[in-house]
Amino acid sequence: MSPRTVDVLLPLGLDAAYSYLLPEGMEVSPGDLVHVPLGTKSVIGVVWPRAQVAGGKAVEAGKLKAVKAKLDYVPLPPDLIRLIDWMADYTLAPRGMVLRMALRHGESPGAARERVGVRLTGTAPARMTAARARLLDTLADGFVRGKTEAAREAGVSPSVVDGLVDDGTLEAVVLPPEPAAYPPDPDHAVPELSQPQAEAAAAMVAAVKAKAFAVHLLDGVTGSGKTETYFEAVAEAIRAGRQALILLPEIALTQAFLDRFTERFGVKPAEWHSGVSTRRRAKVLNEVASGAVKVVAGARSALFLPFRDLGLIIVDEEHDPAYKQEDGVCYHARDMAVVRARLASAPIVLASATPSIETEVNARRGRYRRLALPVRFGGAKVPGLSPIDLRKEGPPRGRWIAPRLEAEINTTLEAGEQALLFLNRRGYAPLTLCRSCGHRMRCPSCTAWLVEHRFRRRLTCHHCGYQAPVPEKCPACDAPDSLVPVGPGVERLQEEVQTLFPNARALVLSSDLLGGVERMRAELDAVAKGDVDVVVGTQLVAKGHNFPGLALVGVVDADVGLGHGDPRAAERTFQLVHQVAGRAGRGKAEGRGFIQTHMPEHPVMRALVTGDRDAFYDVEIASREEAHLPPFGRMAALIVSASEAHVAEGHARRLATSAPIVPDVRILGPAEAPLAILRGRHRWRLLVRSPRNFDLPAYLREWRAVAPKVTGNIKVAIDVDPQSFL
Ligand SMILES: Nc1ncnc2c1ncn2[C@@H]1O[C@H](COP(=O)(O)OP(=O)(O)OP(=O)(O)O)[C@@H](O)[C@H]1O
Ligand SMILES: [Zn+2]
Repeated sequence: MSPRTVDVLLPLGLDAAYSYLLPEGMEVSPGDLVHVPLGTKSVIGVVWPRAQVAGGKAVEAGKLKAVKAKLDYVPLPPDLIRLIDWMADYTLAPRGMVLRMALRHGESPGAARERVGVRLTGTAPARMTAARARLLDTLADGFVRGKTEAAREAGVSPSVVDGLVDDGTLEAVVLPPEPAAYPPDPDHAVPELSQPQAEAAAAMVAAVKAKAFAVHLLDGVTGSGKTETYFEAVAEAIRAGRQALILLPEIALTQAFLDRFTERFGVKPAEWHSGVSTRRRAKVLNEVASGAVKVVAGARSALFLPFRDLGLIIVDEEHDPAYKQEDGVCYHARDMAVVRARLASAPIVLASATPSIETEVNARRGRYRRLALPVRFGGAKVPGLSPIDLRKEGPPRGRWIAPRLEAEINTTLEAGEQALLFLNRRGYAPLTLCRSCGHRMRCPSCTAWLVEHRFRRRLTCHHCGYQAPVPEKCPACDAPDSLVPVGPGVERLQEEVQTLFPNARALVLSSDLLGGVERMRAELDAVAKGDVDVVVGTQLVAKGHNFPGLALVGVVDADVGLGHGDPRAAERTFQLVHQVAGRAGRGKAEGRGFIQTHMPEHPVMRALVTGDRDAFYDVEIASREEAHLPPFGRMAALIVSASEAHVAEGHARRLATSAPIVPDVRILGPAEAPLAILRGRHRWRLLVRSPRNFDLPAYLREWRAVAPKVTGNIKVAIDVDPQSFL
C-alpha cells in the first residue's frame, strides 16, 4: 500500500500547501490543526483540501516528512476554508497569510480556572458580626454565588466569606465554568415596530427562514431604528437554533450597542475585537465552534470565526471605511462578509443611512434587495443643514467658529440642549511652523507634517506614529519661541469653545486620547446622559451614536476631505457630514445643522443642504460610470516601495513595462504616491483599471509571473479594490 499523505497549509507567506506523510493510526480531515516539521522547527498548520495543491511541487513520498501530531483545537469548518481560498485568490495575498488571520486568535484556552461558589448550610456561625450578618442576609435566598460576587454583593471583604466557611455556616461548591456568553432570549423584550420597520423585519425574518444566500440593504435614515429592526432577524436566527454575526465598524466604542442588545435579548452578545483578552477570545472561539455562542458582535476579524451553523450576517454602517484593512492582507470586510454569507448559504443584511456607492448600485440593479426605513422612529425629523459661506461670513483670523454658528451654539446652550462641533482633524494643529524662518516641522520618515498634540505636549506623525516634544527653539534657525501652530485640530477648537462659551462643559472626543476604549466608552456615555454641553469630535462621533439631548451640529470645515484627487472624496464627505448631522434631533429637541464651507456651490454641499440624497447618488453614480470607476470598472493599486527613491522608481517603471497588454485594461502611472515617503520608505504607485466583467485578479497573477524580480528591500503591495489613494 502506498503511504498516505496530506496537504497542510502553514500560516506563513506561502501560497501552496505542503505535503506530509500521515503516520499510521493518525486520522485527519481538512480543517484539522496539526503540528508539522518545517526545517528545524515545528509549526502549526491546517490540513487543507487536496484540490488546492494542483500547482504544488510533486515530492517523492520518500522525502516527505511526517505530521507530528494532530492538535486538539477547533478545526476550521468547510465554509471558512473556502473563504480563505476565495480571499487568497481575490486579494492575491499568499493563502498562508489569509489563513493566519483565521488562526491568530485560535490558541487553546487551557484548563478553565475553577470557580468556587458558596451557599448556606443551615449551621449557625460561632459568633456574629455586622459583616457576617450582611453576608448571611445576602445569601438567605439560598442561591449559590461565586465567592467574590457574594462578598461584593454584601459589601464585605472576601475574608468574611472564608471565615464563615471555616465555621461551617457556608459550604464551598465548585461552579460550572462560565460560558463565553449566556444564551440570548429572542422573546426577552420584543419591541413594537413601526409599520416600515415591521415590513423590513418581516422580509429579513423570511430570509433567515429560507436558509439561503440573499443580500438585503437596510436603507434607513439616521435614527430610523435600523438596529431594532435587524434585531428581529437576529431573534429569528436564535429561535431556529442558529448563529448570527453582527459586524460593527468600531466595536470598541459601541457600549451603547451592547446595552441595546442586552435590553432586547436579556444578555450581552459575545464580543470579538482586539480589546478582548486572548484568553477570552479563545473561549469565544471554542464556543462559536461548538455552537454554544449564538450571537457574536465583532470587528472585521470576526469574519474568520469557525461558526458551526451561521444563519445570518449583519454588517452595520456598511459604508464605513474602517471595514477596509489596508495592511498585510488588503481586504474589505463588507465584501468578504458577502462572500462568507454566500459560502454559508446564509442571508446577509447591509445597514446604512448612507450606503456605499457600490452597495447603492447593487440595490438599484436589483442584485440586493432594498428595505427602506424612510422616517425616524417616533416621528423626530432628520435635521436640515444650512451652509455657512466662509468666504462671506467667516470667523475672525485665528478663529474657526463663524459668528452665525457661534450665535446658534449660544441659543442651543440657553435652551439647555447640547451642541456638537465636528472637525475631522486630530490634535491641536495640523502644522507647526517657525515664525522667523518659515521652517515647517515634518516627520523625519514620512512625507507628512507633524501634528501638535497639546494634551500630550508632543508633535506626532499620524502616519508612522513618530513622536517628539515640541522644541523650544526652531531646529532650523535656532530662534527661540518662534514655533507657531497653523490651522485647527479638535484640541484647538475646544480651546476656542472654552473662550467663547466659558460656562459650557466642553469635551473632545477623538480616537487618540489617553485612556483608550474604557475612557471613550465612559465619555460617550456622559454625552448621552447630558453631562456635556459641547462636544468637539473627529469622525469618531459620526458612528451611529444616539445622543438624545443633541440639538445642534456644526461642521467646522466641510471641505477637509475634498479635492485630493481621491475618487471617493465626494462620497466620503457626503457620508461623513450626513452621518454627523444625523446625530442631532434624535430626542425631544428639533435638530439643526450648519456646514461651514468655502464652496457652498459644490455638488456635495448642495446635496447635503437640500437633503436630496438620491440626487447625490445619481450624480455620483453617473460620474463613476463615465470614468469607468468602481463599481463600473475594476481597480487595483500596486504600491512599490524601497528605502531608496531611485530604486522604488526604477522598479515601478520596469513593473509597468512588464504588464501584459490586454485590450480595455489600463495601467495608470507609475507616479510617486501622494504619501511619497512612509516610515522611511519611498513609494510609487500604479493603478490598474479594467472593465467590470473582467477577471482582474487573474490578470494580476499573470502580471506578477512575468514581472521583474523583487530584489533587495523592494516591496510590491497589491490592493484590489483600493479605498485609499495615498
Ligand atoms: N421599534 C422601536 N421601539 C422602541 N424604540 C425604538 C424602536 N425603533 C427605534 N427605536 C429607538 O430609536 C432610536 C434610534 O434608533 P437607531 O439608533 O437604531 O437608529 P439607526 O437607524 O441605527 O440610526 P443611525 O443610522 O443614525 O445609527 C434609538 O433610541 C432606538 O432605541
Ligand atoms: Zn511619520
